[in-house]
Amino acid sequence: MHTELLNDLRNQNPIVFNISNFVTVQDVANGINAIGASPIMSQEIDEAPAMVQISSAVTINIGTLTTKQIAQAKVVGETANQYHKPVVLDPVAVGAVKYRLDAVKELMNDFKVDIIRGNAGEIAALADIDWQAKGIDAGTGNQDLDLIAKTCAQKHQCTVILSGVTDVISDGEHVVHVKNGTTLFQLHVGSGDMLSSVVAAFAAVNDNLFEAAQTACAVFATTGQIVAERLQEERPGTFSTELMDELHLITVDEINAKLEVESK
Ligand SMILES: Nc1ncnc2c1ncn2[C@@H]1O[C@H](COP(=O)(O)OP(=O)(O)O)[C@@H](O)[C@H]1O
Ligand SMILES: Cc1ncsc1CCOP(=O)(O)O
Ligand SMILES: [Mg+2]
Repeated sequence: MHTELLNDLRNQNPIVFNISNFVTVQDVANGINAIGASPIMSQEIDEAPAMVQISSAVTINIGTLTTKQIAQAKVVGETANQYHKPVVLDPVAVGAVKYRLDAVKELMNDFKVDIIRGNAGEIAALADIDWQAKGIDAGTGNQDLDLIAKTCAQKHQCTVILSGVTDVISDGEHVVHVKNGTTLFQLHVGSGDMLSSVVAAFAAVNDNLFEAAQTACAVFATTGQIVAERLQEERPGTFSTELMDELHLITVDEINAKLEVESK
């Protein structure tokens, strides 16, 4: 696990371009700003190529997609491929709404996604594995999470992060587990969106995307865990404020001291 990538991120302060949803856009901007990246958001298709060119990585989050946004995402993805900028996809609720699943599959025909980050319901849908997703949440299912992540990675030829109690990261061959985290993440809408853009920030500073994905999960989940361990009760509001602070303050040594990772 290359947690020292956190220092590279902070030294390089890479620009990360995000197609965000209107629910969590501010959390995403502040979250990646706090950790040490430079966020930029845009909704305009005509400036999409310029946005990609000034950025070191892009995140496409379909949380509040529109027809116009899908057209923008297509230009962003194609330009990112052309300029070799890593593309992270957050396929919000594709397990619950078929329209979204179809839209995402079409986008993935148009350009290559390098990392998909979603919960079990979303990753199962993209792996064509049976699962009962619940809106934006993971929902329930019986299939093995390692198999789901691995199948999705093989199908789409990319790195996959299936986040949850344990984050399961796969490149289609290997599987790594990050066991850190806190249930408080589930009480704050936007935790997953923040993670996806944090993943893009790490992908911006490391060409090995499987490694970048693991490190992003490790840093984000461990930071949340450290914040939660300081709270006496479940306080979602305090958690989200202190998460922002801690994303800025956390050190590699603090992360290493807490980290629980296993290679399967
Ligand atoms: N029950 C849980 N226990 C510990 N950590 C969790 C739990 N659920 C989610 N997380 C963490 O929350 C973050 C967001 O993931 P997740 O909730 O799966 O995304 P989404 O919000 O898209 O459903 C990840 O860092 C993940 O590790
Ligand atoms: C509530 C909601 N509705 C559409 S997008 C969104 C936010 C999803 O955020 P996350 O997946 O990070 O919990
Ligand atoms: Mg989500």
